[in-house]
Amino acid sequence: MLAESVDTSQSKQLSLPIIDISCFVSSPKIETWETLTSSQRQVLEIIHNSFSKYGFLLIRNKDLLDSEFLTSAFKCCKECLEDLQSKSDKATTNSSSPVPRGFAPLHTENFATLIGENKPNDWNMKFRMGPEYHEKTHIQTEMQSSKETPYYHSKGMYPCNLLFEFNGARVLLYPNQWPEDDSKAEVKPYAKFKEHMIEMYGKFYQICRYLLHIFGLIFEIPDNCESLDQLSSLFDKHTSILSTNLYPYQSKLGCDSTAGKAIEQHTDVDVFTIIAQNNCEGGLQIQINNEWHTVKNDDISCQDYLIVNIGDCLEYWTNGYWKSTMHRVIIPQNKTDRQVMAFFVGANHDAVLKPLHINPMLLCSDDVQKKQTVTNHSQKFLTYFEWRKKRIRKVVKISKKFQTKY
Ligand SMILES: O=C(O)CCC(=O)C(=O)O
Ligand SMILES: [Fe+2]
Repeated sequence: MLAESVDTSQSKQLSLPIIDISCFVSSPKIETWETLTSSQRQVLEIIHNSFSKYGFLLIRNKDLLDSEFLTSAFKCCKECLEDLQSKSDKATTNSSSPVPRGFAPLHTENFATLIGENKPNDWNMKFRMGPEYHEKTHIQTEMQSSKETPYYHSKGMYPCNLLFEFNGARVLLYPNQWPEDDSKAEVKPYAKFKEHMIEMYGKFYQICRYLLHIFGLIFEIPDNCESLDQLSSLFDKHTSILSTNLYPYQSKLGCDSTAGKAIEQHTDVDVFTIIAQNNCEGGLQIQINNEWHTVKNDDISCQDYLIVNIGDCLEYWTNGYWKSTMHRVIIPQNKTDRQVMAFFVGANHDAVLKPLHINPMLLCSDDVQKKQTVTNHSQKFLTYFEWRKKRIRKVVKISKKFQTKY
């Protein structure tokens, strides 16, 4: 117990680069590396260096998520999470869901299993949603009614066989599990919560698209690619997950929690993650060279930036150029709960993960060395669904052994 608290307080503070991506957001579509301004190239360099060194960076929240909306969403999410927690003995979660959906009560999940470790359960509660029915894509309804649609059924359009593709859609586009309001009650807090979550999901997807456009400029265009927007097109029917997390402060949790973390050390299983937070109490720590560092920046309030980190999939996809860095979350010690909105970016289930190489203009000597040491993927490239299935299979085995749930 003592070791844990010493360990937490001894963490160093890491000043991650804060970048402003507005020169990409506001400018008209950029077609080639040659047309970039020098400040845009500089932004690309900082992003590449930070992702290859730390796997993390901060982006200024300038016109990305407006603060009024964030404040109202955090308030609404907190009320609903606390309410769901108070009813959690009546289990509002669907345990048979193949991907995280719905409410996960306090101290029921265990992220340490994601990296094969046996640690106490995490001290947070969360609610997660995936793609929701959308008029433009009809993703959910098409899947549920199994209508003949090109996305799920055409032969020849996708590299894998029909059945496998259908499984990918069925798993990664699994329906959301929304809590229901009392039909007789006048106030409908869960309906409001659903509205906030769906709106937030759309806003994060827009940020994700800006970042994909930027990443598309950092990676070399493969010979077989027709356009720079090839990367974005692998996310046009994305399978991302939005999680609203609530981390209650230590004395609220009781002494039981002193041996645990709000979230134990892990890496993210997705392509990349975008995080908005309401405060830095306790908070996020990342592991660099075996030392824990608190992600904080004294020059700017933590509500004015978003954290972006690389997930295991992008590490694999970039042949290890960009790192999926181990991180954990500390329980708030002061009497303030912490909340985050975390958007775990997932590609289209059938996106083919052909290796992404860094544009030679951005390579430094470290990179050249890395290029020689990394092993090449086999020629049969995995789809996002196949990759995820392989990655999750390990976790399922471990969580069964430890009898925990990730
Ligand atoms: O709370 C945070 O800052 C990070 C949460 C996290 O690492 C996760 O949900 O995977
Ligand atoms: Fe994480």
